[in-house]
Amino acid sequence: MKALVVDVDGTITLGDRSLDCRAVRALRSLSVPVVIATGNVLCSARTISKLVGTGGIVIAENGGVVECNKVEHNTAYMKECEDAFNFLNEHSGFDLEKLDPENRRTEICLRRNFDVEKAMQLLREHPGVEIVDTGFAVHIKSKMINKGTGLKRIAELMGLDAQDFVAIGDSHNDVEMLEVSGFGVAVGNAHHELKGIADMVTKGEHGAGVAEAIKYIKEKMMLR
Ligand SMILES: O=C(O)COP(=O)(O)O
Ligand SMILES: [Mg+2]
Repeated sequence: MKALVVDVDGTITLGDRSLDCRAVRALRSLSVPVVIATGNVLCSARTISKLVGTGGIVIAENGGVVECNKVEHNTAYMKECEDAFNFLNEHSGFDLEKLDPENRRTEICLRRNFDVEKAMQLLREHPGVEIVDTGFAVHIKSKMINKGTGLKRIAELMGLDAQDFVAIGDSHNDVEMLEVSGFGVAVGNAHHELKGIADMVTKGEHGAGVAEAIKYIKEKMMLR
């Protein structure tokens, strides 16, 4: 393994989204590149990377935006997401609230205040998009874009392969990232779907899980 990619909400944060300093200490102990990968917008991902001290390479908007020296936005499917949102807004009776709409360019993010299962049913006529509930927000996103596609692009920009990465996450929106990585870790509080596809499930939750995984990986000489 030559690098590590790590999710934010629920992985390096506690359940209330406050930063878990156990994760910060563990990530800073690595001498390989660390990439932040999140469903949050680019400016949030940049700030998190700066404060955690991971050097600024980020995957934002669930893979819709990547930054490694230069920024790339994949806006090709945004209209499809907007059409799905408008359909849901007109036919669901939900009081939908967009999160960060002014800073989000490749997908739509909604407050978790509605019946996601019912929304998924209503959007079955929109086959190109999916609804992803991360436990912190609900994303209407293209099936063509995810943290896995984002990791493949970031790896290319870094002169690496996605298989060179250890990936650590907690939720549905981390599945593809763990699948394309060389070693996928689900923290102890992760959704069972992610635990089911992970190479390692930590006992520790949140930052304790990140620290446990990094300790294990170092012991196995998988990362320096
Ligand atoms: O944006 C979200 O819904 C959750 O963010 P995350 O991908 O950093 O966990
Ligand atoms: Mg998460």
